[in-house]
Amino acid sequence: MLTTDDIIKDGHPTLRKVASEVKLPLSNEDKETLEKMMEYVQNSQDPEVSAKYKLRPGIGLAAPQINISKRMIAIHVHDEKGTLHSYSLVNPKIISHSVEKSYLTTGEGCLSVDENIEGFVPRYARITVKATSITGEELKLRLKGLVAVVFQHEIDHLNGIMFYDHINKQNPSTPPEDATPIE
Ligand SMILES: O=CN(O)C[C@@H](CC1CCCC1)C(=O)N1NCCC[C@H]1C(=O)Nc1ccccn1
Ligand code: NI
Repeated sequence: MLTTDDIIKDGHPTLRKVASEVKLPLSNEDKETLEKMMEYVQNSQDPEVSAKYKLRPGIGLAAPQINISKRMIAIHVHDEKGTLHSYSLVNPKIISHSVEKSYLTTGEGCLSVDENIEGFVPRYARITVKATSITGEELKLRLKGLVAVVFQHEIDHLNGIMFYDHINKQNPSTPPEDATPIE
């Protein structure tokens, strides 16, 4: 199983690379990697397992964070209504998005960044994502709220972008104009 030690930290060049498209159909190796990523995210949210293996909790993980520069992400998160959104995806792509922005009122963190970085991270409020699932089916997802933020954070990792790249340097803690806060 993956542990927090397998997650590379800011400064590692892989986090700044544009990750490669994954060949379809998925090789066993790529399938295995994506299953381990989802296992990490789920384990990290389990009180016993995360305590036992000292796992830093995460609601998403991108392959570059385990030093694999491939376009694969795992997301496992309950939204504001308590609905579970669990996805193991390859080659995700934002094909459209709202003009309207949103942001987490808590700011964002990252399993690849040890220190807390203050500031709001402007995101698109609504996005449409096309991706292939681990079982090979083409998906088209219309997302908003926290889940949309997680997808944008993970897809950024595939393009070598870190959350703090989006923080307004002049006024990091001024809420982004005309943006919807997500508590
Ligand atoms: O690329 C993937 N990562 O770096 C793991 C990140 C991804 C999230 C950061 C903001 C949006 C996606 C992650 O999950 N975290 N970041 C560091 C420690 C805490 C944890 C977190 O933010 N948890 C959370 C947030 C809101 C509601 C519930 N839980
Ligand atoms: Ni991250």
